[in-house]
Amino acid sequence: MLVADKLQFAYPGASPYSFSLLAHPGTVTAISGASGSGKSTLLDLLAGFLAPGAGRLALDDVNLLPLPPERRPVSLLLQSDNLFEHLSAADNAELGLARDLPRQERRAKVAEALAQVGLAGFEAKPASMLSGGQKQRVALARTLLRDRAVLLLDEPFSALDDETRGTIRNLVADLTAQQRWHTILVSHHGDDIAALATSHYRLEAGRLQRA
Ligand SMILES: Nc1ncnc2c1ncn2[C@@H]1O[C@H](COP(=O)(O)OP(=O)(O)OP(=O)(O)O)[C@@H](O)[C@H]1O
Repeated sequence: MLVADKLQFAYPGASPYSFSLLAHPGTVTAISGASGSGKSTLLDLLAGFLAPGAGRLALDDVNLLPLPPERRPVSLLLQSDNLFEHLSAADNAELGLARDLPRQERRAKVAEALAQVGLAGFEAKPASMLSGGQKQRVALARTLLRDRAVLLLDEPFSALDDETRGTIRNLVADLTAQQRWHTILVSHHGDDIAALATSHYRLEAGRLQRA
């Protein structure tokens, strides 16, 4: 279980935040809140891009706060701009893998991950030639290869049309359950939250309230 307990943070001269939440493995926890309420700030604290002044952040009782972002068991998927446009789908996905694996093994794992997100045969396609939905699939394949226990999603479906949105949403639900990820979904969209989340917090006045 991922536990944030009274994580404190304040930008200079602004009111402080105090974030507490629980997220269970294999489930999606949604965070909603008005623009400027602090959702990105919360994700930055979880990912380690910001350091809290006080509080606790632990995954299965392991304290995450001393760990720099690259050593946290966390991956991040944004609304868009997740890929290097000049690299192929396979090369983008492969960025999720440890570099010390033999090349052949890396390629096999990448092909398997791309197939799992419905992109078998797309290995050599440059990212610049993929649709928005295909790009999010490649980003999910990379996340799958990275396989960190916590997945942070910041409005990951917003740039997608309705049909693609449903498909990518199902993929996130399936991968979360299959990999036992603790998925945190920041979203303004009630339908995404209703479709995916097993728990839902609203961020208001610097605190997370169960919705
Ligand atoms: N580096 C910073 N320095 C000072 N204030 C900041 C900084 N980054 C964000 N803020 C302020 O902190 C508040 C929360 O910002 P944050 O980006 O976390 O909100 P958000 O809920 O993610 O907003 P949105 O939904 O619009 O993306 C806002 O008032 C913002 O202006």
